[in-house]
Amino acid sequence: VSLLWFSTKEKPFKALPGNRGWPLAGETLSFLKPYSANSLGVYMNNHISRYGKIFSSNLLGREAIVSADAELNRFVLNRDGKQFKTAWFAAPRKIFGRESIAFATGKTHMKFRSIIADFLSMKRLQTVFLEDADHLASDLTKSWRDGDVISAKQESFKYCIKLMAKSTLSIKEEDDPRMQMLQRDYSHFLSAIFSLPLNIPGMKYWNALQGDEYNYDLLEMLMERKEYSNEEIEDFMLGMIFAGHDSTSRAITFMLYLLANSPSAVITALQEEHLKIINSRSDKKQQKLSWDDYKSMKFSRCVIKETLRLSSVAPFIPKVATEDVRYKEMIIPRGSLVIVHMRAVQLDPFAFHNPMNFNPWRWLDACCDDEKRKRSYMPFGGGTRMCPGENLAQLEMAVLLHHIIINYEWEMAESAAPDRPIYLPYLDFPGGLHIRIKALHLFDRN
Ligand code: HEM
Repeated sequence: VSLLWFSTKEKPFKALPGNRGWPLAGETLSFLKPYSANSLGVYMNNHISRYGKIFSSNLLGREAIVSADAELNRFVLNRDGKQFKTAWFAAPRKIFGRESIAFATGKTHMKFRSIIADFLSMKRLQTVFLEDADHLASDLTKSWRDGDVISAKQESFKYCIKLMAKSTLSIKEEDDPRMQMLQRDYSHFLSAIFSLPLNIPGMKYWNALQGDEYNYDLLEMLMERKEYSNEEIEDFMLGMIFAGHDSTSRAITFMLYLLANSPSAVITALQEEHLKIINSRSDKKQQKLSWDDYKSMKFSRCVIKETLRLSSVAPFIPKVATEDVRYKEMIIPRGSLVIVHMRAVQLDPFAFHNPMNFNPWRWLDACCDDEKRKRSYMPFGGGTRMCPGENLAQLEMAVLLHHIIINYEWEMAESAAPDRPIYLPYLDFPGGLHIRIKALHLFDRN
């Protein structure tokens, strides 16, 4: 009886409302069409209003389900590695290498995750990462002058890539040739790393372990385990450096954009919070941020959360069903694509009142929507592949925000072409997002 019940209740997803688009191309072009960051894009808006939050399509030559539904999204992400796997649109194997964590599955994936967990441990966040981020953010903001027009995209990139270069390879100096290669081109960069005789005791890498108990880099952590081939180490490092700087620098750029366009009350609340940190120091010359300082940045954390909600650096994750999967009354056939659309969920008006409004206070008010909000907020994905850099990314954002907010005001600089964020479909700032900064003198540095 129950078999009969299931077979009559189950619907193949082809029965889902939706549109198959053109033969072969399906709806791929309209799905990938660039759109402005202050919207969800024509494709998603039209389809959700016509078909609801879960609809069928044909994307990249495959039968597809597009999900703007928090529950289905979590269902799929939680089953990555069991019933689903990531579907890559481009050919990132050529870019990241075939041993990258992005393609690792099963035990290999778990081993990589355990290295990353050590690398990004709370202890290291509280010590080396905080100290390095603080130092880099201070240097970066000190290099700006009153009235300068700077590219927020470039400056954020510099800050994040330097932090990754230092923590993964102990590259400290700007003029280190590897640093320049890293900024220019990943493939050259790789050959540069591995042309160095890294295994020889006494070399820079091995020496870097001296001193602080937590002050070692990722390459050392990998090499110490002595179980990885050069190719595995190469690809893993490349993947980490990429994952570790790219999304965070985009999120920071978007935060600066949102703050440049936000009501003055947001800036005032931030300034108050960060000046309090400075004024609470008994020694005003002591300028280093402590972990307690970071923990006290309550409103800044709301700004960061709201930035990540609105920015959706990773707007969606494409997954493929590796077997027939039953979800409620539906069967998702093996080989079909599921677009886990996190951005659509984060902009869902049923979960977030006035979803396009930048409103950091929404994260302060405990209200009836709490549970819905929690379920709908997933900028770092979920399940077995959930971003392991979540805490580091937020730390980096808060530390840079601290240094900027106490020293500068900024506004969008006028430019010939519109300089606005767009989704390509990943978040980008084609014009570089130019801002004009004005130096502030909010506190006495002596
Ligand atoms: C605002 C910044 C960031 C955002 C929005 C972000 C977002 C994400 C998302 C959504 C995923 C999941 C992909 C999937 O399910 O297939 C992911 C994976 C990953 N992220 Fe992040 N990330 C950020 C920063 C970082 C940082 C700072 C690091 C490392 C230092 C990092 C390292 C990784 C790695 C290694 C993975 C792959 C995990 C795996 O496959 O098991 N990310 N990230």
